[in-house]
Amino acid sequence: MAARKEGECCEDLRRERAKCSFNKEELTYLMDGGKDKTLHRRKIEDIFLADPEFLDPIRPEYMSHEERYNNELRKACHMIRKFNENEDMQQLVGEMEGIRSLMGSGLGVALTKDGNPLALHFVMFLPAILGQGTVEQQGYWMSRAWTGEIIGTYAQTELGHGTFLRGLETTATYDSNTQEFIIHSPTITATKWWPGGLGKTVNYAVVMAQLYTQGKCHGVHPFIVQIRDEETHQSMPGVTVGEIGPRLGMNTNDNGFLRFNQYRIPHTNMLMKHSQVLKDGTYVKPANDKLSYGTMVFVRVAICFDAYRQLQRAVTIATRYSAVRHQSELVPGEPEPQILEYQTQQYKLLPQIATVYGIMFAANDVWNTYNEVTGNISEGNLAYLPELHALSCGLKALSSTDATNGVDVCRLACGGHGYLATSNLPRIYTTTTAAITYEGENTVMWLQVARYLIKSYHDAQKGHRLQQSVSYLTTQSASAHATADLSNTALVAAYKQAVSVMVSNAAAHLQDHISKGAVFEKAWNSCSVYLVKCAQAHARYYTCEKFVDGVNRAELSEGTRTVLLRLCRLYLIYHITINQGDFLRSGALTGGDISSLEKEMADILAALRPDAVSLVDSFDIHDRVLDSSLGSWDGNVYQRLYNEALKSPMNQTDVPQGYYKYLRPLMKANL
Ligand SMILES: CCCCCCCCCCCCCC(=O)SCCNC(=O)CCNC(=O)[C@H](O)C(C)(C)COP(=O)(O)OP(=O)(O)OC[C@H]1O[C@@H](n2cnc3c(N)ncnc32)[C@H](O)[C@@H]1OP(=O)(O)O
Ligand SMILES: Cc1cc2nc3c(=O)[nH]c(=O)nc-3n(C[C@H](O)[C@H](O)[C@H](O)COP(=O)(O)OP(=O)(O)OC[C@H]3O[C@@H](n4cnc5c(N)ncnc54)[C@H](O)[C@@H]3O)c2cc1C
Repeated sequence: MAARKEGECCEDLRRERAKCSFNKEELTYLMDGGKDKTLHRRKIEDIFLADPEFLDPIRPEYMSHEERYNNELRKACHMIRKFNENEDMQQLVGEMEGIRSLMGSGLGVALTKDGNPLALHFVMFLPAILGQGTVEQQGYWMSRAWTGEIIGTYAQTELGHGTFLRGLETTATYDSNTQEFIIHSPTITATKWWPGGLGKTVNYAVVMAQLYTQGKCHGVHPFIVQIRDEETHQSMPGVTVGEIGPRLGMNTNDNGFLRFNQYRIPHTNMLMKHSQVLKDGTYVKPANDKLSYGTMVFVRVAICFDAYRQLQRAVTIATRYSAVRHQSELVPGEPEPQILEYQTQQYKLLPQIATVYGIMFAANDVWNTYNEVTGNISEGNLAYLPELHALSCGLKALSSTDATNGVDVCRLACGGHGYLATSNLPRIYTTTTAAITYEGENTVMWLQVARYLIKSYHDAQKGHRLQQSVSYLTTQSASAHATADLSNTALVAAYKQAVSVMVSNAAAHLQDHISKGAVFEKAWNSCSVYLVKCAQAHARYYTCEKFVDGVNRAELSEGTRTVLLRLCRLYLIYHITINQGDFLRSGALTGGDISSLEKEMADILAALRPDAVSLVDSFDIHDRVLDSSLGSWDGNVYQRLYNEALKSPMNQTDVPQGYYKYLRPLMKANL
């Protein structure tokens, strides 16, 4: 793949690449999950990117709102047709990685740039049917949905409620006479609001609604609801549906609104894997009433992968640019250095590269846990569901926050050019930051993690055995760190001690409020800023531990292991230094330890500096996926910036219409 691997590049990047101290392919294989998967991914990319149908006639930024939507829809539908073309292609892209890449921040962002109108179909509609439907329901709906015969979304959020699911107002009332559910939006705030693809694309939706049967409400349940006619695509009688208007980003996802007026659907359309309504209206409870939230758990895990892939793109752009950009004087009179020579620039970028690996190792671990726990659930064992919920909330929040902040650091690291649309950093940012809000707003996610930590802490106090990810809460000790051991193992232990002390402090604060007469919920609210900090520290500890384990387990040659260990070490130290108060206050580390770590961090930045460009090269991101005038493989930054500017429709004429209409009358007013 010439554009990515062998093409010509500028002298700066050639020199950078010549310095590489490790085997880039090994890291690429590690990230993809093995050599076979790398080859498989490259093959998919080659096929899709060679197809001229996926090219844009002009930059989407120059199109109208509707033109942009139509353009992305054209490509999204072509993608599905291509996918259905033959069995080889289905095998090629049919696996989880393939779908993730096509719909998310892998190949997908090269094909559909500002949100794929079909994304929710693959990311939530199909998983909801698989996770919430009976075997018969899966058989019927999946066969229609997989080929795109019907297209769906996941309609949960309402104008009035997104976070607080128990507050949803849409009702599904069972009528045993006709064996139908009546779906209804009783108030304006019950209007479904936000679902991706809902505006104009989908004809079906999994609608989350309060189930009423035999006069009783049984809480939120999933229903498959037809929104539009399968022939004409007109909205069904009793359904009002539309698009919600321009957004910060992801503007071609046609996020929509939806209202129901006593709209009837067949009894068979309630997804009944976990709970059922019998034909006579009898309600059969699920083993756990949070099982209907299962689709969100799946997507939260998927978001972690998406988050680090967005950060990978941003840091690839910023690092290559930093090797090409020369600015200021490091030593008076000497030539302007590459901006990557500045330690402050290294401090911006190298921790982002480390973060990519940190999130990747943690996300792989949570994905394995997800598969294990869902396997257990299907055999009736729900014991690990709370741990999975806490891990998926914590990692979703940590990965989306870190990736968003990291992308913005990368944008700022590119100076003024990073602010240009053609750098692609603004779009990467607006896409990445959406994940902080969707699929559970991050503060709310942190508080779910905190709830699990406090419960686990109390369980530990009662002598109960804790689940693995929080087992360190049983071994809490506030004694000062005594030895000078600052090995990775010792730093992970320091993280555990710091979080452990924080959680115990939080429990004490809560108790204090309760002792003074506050009810638990009010006490919780009074401590919630600190509780969020506990949850963040826990998720960081977890990521650090998975990073260390991941590097130790990876089969790598000496040079590659050395560079990955440096990144791991940088990750551990970086987060300790920026949260040093937690380590000092808990006695997990001393001031002297922090000073040693700060010095070591400076050395690590210098040691990693020569490998910086090769490290981002090993992410193996095709130029079309980067889509950036600053980050291309060849480093031909200035020519690309200039060429892109020339393509502006405003540059197709010398004097704009606006001059004659507005400017000239003003400028000549006094003549
Ligand atoms: C392929 C990838 C590519 C990506 C591309 C992107 C494309 C775009 C994609 C865009 C896609 C965007 C698409 C979208 O945005 S779809 C919409 C997403 N919406 C949300 O995520 C809503 C967030 N809110 C909630 O999840 C709930 O309301 C929360 C959790 C906040 C509270 O809930 P609730 O008020 O009901 O509960 P409670 O607080 O009384 O707590 C009660 C107990 O329940 C336990 N509990 C709670 N939840 C779970 C759970 N899940 N499994 C197991 N247990 C759970 C909890 O631990 C507690 O346990 P205990 O402590 O009592 O023992
Ligand atoms: C790009 C995008 C795509 C989306 N796609 C979909 C989709 O496909 N389907 C779908 O159903 N939904 C979708 N959503 C909706 C999304 O899931 C919700 O916006 C999200 O869950 C947050 O809910 P909210 O908007 O009600 O925020 P709110 O809950 O109103 O949050 C507002 C503020 O209140 C705070 N807050 C709320 N509750 C608490 C609490 N208990 N404790 C402390 N602070 C609290 C939050 O932290 C936040 O700061 C999408 C949203 C976006 C932005």
